[in-house]
Amino acid sequence: MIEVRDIKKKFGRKQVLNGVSFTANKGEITCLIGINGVGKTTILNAIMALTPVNSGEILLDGQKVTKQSFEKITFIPDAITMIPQMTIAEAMEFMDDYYDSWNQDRATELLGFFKLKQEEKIASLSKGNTAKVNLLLGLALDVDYILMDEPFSGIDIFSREQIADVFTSHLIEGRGVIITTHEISDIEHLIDKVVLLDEGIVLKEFNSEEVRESEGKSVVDVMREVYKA
Ligand SMILES: Nc1ncnc2c1ncn2[C@@H]1O[C@H](COP(=O)(O)OP(=O)(O)OP(=O)(O)O)[C@@H](O)[C@H]1O
Repeated sequence: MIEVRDIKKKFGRKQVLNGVSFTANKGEITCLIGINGVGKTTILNAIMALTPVNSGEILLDGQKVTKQSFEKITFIPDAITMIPQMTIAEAMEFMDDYYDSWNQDRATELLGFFKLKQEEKIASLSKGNTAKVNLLLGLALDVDYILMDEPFSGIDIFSREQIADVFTSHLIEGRGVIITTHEISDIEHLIDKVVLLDEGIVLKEFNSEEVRESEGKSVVDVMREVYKA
């Protein structure tokens, strides 16, 4: 389990996070929702120990996160970090050399799943295929937790559907996933838990299935209530 406990973060004089707490379980997809600039990426960076927080703590399976936590957790950013002149195959080789947890069989499966060609250069990929390569490089790591920053941002409906299919496949099964988005409609049915953020705090944390069953509400219904209140 990832436990985010009362984290606060200032950039200069701007208080971006003002006591954020939530949990994300293994085997579940947790979605952080909030408008641009609310601090979603800052939270993911804090979980990865890439951004130090001013106060509060983050636990990964009961242990404080450190830079060494990458053995258990990976962060898939919203932009590709590989050198543009590399081919997909070279990017995969790089990951294999760098990470002990690289799983070549899963990488090969993902190539087929996304219908990507290994010999294609990163620089020549469409936006949708860039997002898929980014996901492939992260998902091929054998880690328990995966953080994804805006995996659906700015890509066409077919690529979005293909990426959404990954969420229901065995490629994700059993792992804990945290994703950020401000566009919920495509993925509402895939999400287990929702964390609604605004002005540096969590406005509401809920299980989407429970809310659907007990109150007959969709995630969007709850968002309307909470954000308009
Ligand atoms: N390194 C930094 N230095 C100064 N300010 C920063 C830094 N990183 C983020 N911020 C500010 O913190 C706030 C939150 O940024 P963050 O990227 O976490 O938001 P976000 O919710 O992920 O936004 P988006 O949906 O646009 O990706 C923004 O006002 C941003 O300008």
